[in-house]
Amino acid sequence: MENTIHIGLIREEKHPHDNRVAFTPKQCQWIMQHFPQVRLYVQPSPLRCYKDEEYESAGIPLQEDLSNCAILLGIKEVPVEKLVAGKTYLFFSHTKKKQPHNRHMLQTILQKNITLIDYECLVHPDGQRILGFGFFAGIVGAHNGLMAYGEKTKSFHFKRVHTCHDFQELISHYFGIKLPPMKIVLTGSGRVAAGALEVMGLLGIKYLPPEEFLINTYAYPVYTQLKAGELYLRKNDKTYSRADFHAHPENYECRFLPYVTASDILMNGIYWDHNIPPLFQAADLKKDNFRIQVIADITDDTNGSIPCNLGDSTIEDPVYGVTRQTMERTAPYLPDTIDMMCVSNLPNELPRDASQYFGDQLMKYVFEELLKEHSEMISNATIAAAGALTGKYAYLEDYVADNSEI
Ligand SMILES: NC(=O)c1ccc[n+]([C@@H]2O[C@H](COP(=O)([O-])OP(=O)(O)OC[C@H]3O[C@@H](n4cnc5c(N)ncnc54)[C@H](O)[C@@H]3O)[C@@H](O)[C@H]2O)c1
Repeated sequence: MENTIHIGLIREEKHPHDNRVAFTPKQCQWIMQHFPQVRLYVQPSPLRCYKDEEYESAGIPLQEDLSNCAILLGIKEVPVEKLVAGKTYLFFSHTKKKQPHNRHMLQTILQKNITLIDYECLVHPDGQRILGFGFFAGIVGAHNGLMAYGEKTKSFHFKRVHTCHDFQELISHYFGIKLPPMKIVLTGSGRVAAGALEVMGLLGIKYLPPEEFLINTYAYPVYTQLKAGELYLRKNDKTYSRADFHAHPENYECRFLPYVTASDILMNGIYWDHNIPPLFQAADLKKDNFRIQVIADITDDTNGSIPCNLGDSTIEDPVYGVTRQTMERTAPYLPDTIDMMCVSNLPNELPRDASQYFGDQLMKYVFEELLKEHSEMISNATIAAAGALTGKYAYLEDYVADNSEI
């Protein structure tokens, strides 16, 4: 067919290898049925969470050479030597904040006349991001936080999420687990928080409003959730306005401190930027009444919203200790450590579900736009086209002009 649009799912090549994919075999099948003008192809990969055979049995051709495809879909950054000239790529490029390690990739994209559409820049008309993996980061992060608390207190044992085939298997692991009394404070209200709340629900952990949580003790596990409006108040008049907070967070103070003496576990899922005050100060850790023993920092910025986040941990070794007196990174679960779960790629522990969720959003909100001759949504997320930065991303000019060594 002359107007056939050929789309390829590329193999993830960045190290360490990502196991996620933009569309599952079933989603590929659905697309080919509903969009007869579209043909999908999959580059074989031994590491993808959906196996090559699963695509093959769904009738999606495996093809090493994707040169017949105009559009290529990935997840993470593409190594420069793998970028194919003249193609349209969609992936998370991590270039819009001028990230130094991806400058050379963007320069190569421009040299090779590649069109780069960044998933992170695809937004609904009200500015909300369409695509993200936050929900599954919230699930895995909450699980790992509880797991660490179980190890620290030797009161229960959770298996690792990545040893489960999928989320369904994780849910069955939760049946019959009895948790001891504990108090969990959860921050944020976005996708990460929604994932963490899901785990609270699955484990039957009871919600309490912040004011009750603060003053009472309970004989069973409980949690509370602090959204930005409960966490931050404007210094001068003690009010909160979402738009004003987003524009001028430096005018706000953080109200988290009472929770450090009332909680056993902190699960952090707020949005954070450098001018947003941290939840507490490093000096607070030394105080005798600092009760929190485990922090699942799902937001995960080194020395960001959590001052004892001393850097990322890994899926293989997800928890480290920080000595409360000296703020040194140590082994976890020692008597004087606060134990930190700071994994930056949490959704990789549940890649099948995370990929399916991502593909669902991509199918629902983006795919038809991508097939259009012109789409405002796609234009707004297009960083580079025809060898140049697009108007909205012209501010990256000095970044791509910089040829200094990193
Ligand atoms: N560790 C991991 O594997 C992992 C994975 C995904 C996301 N994250 C991180 O978790 C955090 C939360 O992610 P999410 O997916 O829940 O985000 P989200 O986009 O779903 O929600 C973010 C929340 O922050 C608010 N917000 C947006 N812009 C803001 C601004 N400028 N100032 C203040 N608040 C703002 C939004 O209104 C929303 O309530 C992010 O920092 C993200 O990078 C970590």
